[in-house]
Amino acid sequence: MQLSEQQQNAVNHTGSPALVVAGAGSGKTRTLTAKFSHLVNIGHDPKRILAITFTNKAAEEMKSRLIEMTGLKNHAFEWVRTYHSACLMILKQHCEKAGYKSPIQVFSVYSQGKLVKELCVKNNVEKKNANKILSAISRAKNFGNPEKYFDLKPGLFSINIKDLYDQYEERLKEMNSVDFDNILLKARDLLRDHTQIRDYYRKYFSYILVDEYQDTNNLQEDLTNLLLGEHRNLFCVGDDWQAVYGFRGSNVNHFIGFPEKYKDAKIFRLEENYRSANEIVQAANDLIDHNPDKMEKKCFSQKKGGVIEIYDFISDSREAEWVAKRIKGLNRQGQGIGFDNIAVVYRTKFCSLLFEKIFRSYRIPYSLKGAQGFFERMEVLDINSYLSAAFFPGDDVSFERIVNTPKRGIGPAMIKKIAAMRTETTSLQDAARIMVKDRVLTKKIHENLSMVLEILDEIVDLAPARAMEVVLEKTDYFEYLKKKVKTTAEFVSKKENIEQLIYTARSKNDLLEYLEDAALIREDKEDDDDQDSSGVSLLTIHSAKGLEYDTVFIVGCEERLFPHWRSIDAGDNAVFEERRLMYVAMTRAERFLYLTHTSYRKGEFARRSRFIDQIQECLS
Ligand SMILES: Nc1ncnc2c1ncn2[C@@H]1O[C@H](COP(=O)(O)OP(=O)(O)OP(=O)(O)O)[C@@H](O)[C@H]1O
Repeated sequence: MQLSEQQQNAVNHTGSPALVVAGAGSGKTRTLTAKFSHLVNIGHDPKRILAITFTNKAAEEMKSRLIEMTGLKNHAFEWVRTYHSACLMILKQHCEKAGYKSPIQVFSVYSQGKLVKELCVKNNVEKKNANKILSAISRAKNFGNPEKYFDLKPGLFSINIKDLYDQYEERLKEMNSVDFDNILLKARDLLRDHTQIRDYYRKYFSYILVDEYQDTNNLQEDLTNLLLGEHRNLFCVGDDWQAVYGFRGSNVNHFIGFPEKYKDAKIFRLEENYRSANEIVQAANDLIDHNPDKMEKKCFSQKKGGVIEIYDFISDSREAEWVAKRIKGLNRQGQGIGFDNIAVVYRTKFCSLLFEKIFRSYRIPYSLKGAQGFFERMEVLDINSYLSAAFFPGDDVSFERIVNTPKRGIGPAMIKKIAAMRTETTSLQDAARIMVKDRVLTKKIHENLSMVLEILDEIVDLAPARAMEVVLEKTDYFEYLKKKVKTTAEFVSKKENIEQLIYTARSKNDLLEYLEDAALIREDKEDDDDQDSSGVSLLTIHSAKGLEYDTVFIVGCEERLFPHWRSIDAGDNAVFEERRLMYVAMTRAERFLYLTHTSYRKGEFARRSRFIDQIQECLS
C-alpha cells in the first residue's frame, strides 16, 4: 500500500501519544490500517492492539485489509471493534462484577422504544414523547454522568425525565439487559470501580488506535483513558472540520484539546486530498474558515478541473426536475457518468420524496440510503423477536410481540391477564408457562399459547438460520404476511428481506452470537450494506459521511432547512456544526458539485442558505 510522506511519518511514529489531524479525502483509513500493520511488523501482538472504528462495517473493512497485508487470520484482529462492541466483550467477561448474570441481553432499538412507550402509559405521559425521552436518556448516558446531566437538565417540558430514567433502568435491570448506551456506561463503571480489571486491560493492550476521533463523546473518552496503559501508546485519527455528531453527545473538544492533554503528543497533519479536485477543496476550505476554534490545516489537491455550480429555482418540484434532467445529461445514456457515481444529498430525510417521484418518472435508477433500517422492519422484527424470546425468557418486549404474531387470539386484554400473574422475579413468558401448566385458560387460548411456547423451546438450541426456518414453518408466517400486506410487490419485498436475514444468519453458530450482532448494528451509522446500492444514491449528509462520488448534488440549501431551524434556534455552536455538515457534503464530490436552493419549499417561502452566500463569495 502506497503512503504519502505525511502518512508514512504518522505511521512510523512511536514513543508518545499521537494525533493525526487529517483533511477530507486524505486517506485516514489507509493511514490507520498501515499503522496497525506497522505495529505488527515491529513486534506488537495484533491481538493486543485495540483499534476502535466508528462503525461495524468500518471494523470489518479494516480487518479484511489487515488480513491481506499481514497474511494473518481473522481472529488475530479480535480487538478491531467499535467502542460498543469492545465494551460488550469486556462487560460479558466480567458480567457478575458489573451486576449482571450471564448472558446479558442487549436491547434492540425496537425494544427500547417499546419499553419507553409502556413507561409513558404508566406515568400518564403522551406516547408521542417517547423518542424525545429516549434521546434524553441516551444523551445523559453518553454525557458520562446521568445524575449530573439530569441535574443540569431536569425536565423535558413538564415531564420528569429523571424519574422516567430511573424506571427505565430498573426495568432493564429486571430483564438482565443493557441498552446500547449502557454497554459503554456499565463498562466504564466496571473499569473505573475495579482496579484489578482495569489493570488487566491496561497491561493487555499494548496500543490503542482510534478512528474518527473527532466524534468521541465524554464516555468514550473516559473509556480510552481507563484502558490506556502506562506506555501511553495512543494513536488517534480524525478531522475536527467534519465533527457532525455534537447533537447526540459527541464532543469535538477532546480532539481539539489533545495537545493540551498530552503535553508530549506528536501532531501529524494529512493535508492532501486524494478525492476531490482542488477547486472543490478550496471552496470547502473557504467555507469552513467561517468557523472559529478549529485545528489549522491547509488542505489541497493536485487534481484540477473541478466544477462547482449554484442554481436557484422557484420551487422544490422544479429543483427536483432540474436535478433529474442534469443527471440524465451527465449519464448520457450510460456513456457518461455512471448513476452509481452520483449522489443527491440533503439535510433531512423528507427531502427525498420529490426526487424519488421524479426519478421514477424519468426512469433513473436510484437507491434510498438510510431508509427504514433493516432490523427495524416489521417482518425482521417478528422473526428476531421469536429468537430473542427463546434465548432470553426474561425479554418481555419480544415475548409480547410474538405471542400474538400471527394473530392467535392473545390480544392486549389477554396479555394484561398474563402480566397480572407476573411477580417481581417472573417474566411474562414465565407467567404464560405457569398459566399453561395450571390449565387456567380457555381451550383455544391454551392450545395457542402452548404452541408458541413449544416453538420457543424447539428453537432455543438451534443455529439461528435454522431457528428462523422453524419459526416460518410452524407459524405459517408467509401466509400471514400475504394477508397482512396490501400489494404483491410488498409481499415479495418482505419475503426477500426474510431470505436475506436467513442468509446473513448462516454465518452465526448460536442465538446469542446472532442476537448480539443484530443489536450492535445501529443503522443510522451507515451500516446499511443490505440495501440495493445500484443507481443514484439518495441520502442524508450524515449517511454520506465517509463516502465519495464523482458528482454530488446538495439540494435544499435554504435557511432553516440547511442550516436546520433547530440549530439556528440553538445558537452559534449548533450552526458551526451545520457548517461542518456542509463541509462534509461538499467534500464527498470528486469532480462535479452542484448546490441548489428554491424560493418555495412545501408551498412556503424559503430564503437561500447563508452557506450559499459564503461559498459564492469565494467563487467570485
Ligand atoms: N497515499 C495515497 N495515494 C493515493 N491515493 C490515496 C492515498 N491515500 C488515500 N488515497 C485515496 O484517497 C481517497 C480518500 O481516502 P479515504 O476515503 O480513506 O479518505 P478519508 O480521509 O477517510 O476521507 P473522508 O474523511 O473525507 O471520508 C480514497 O480513494 C483512497 O484510496
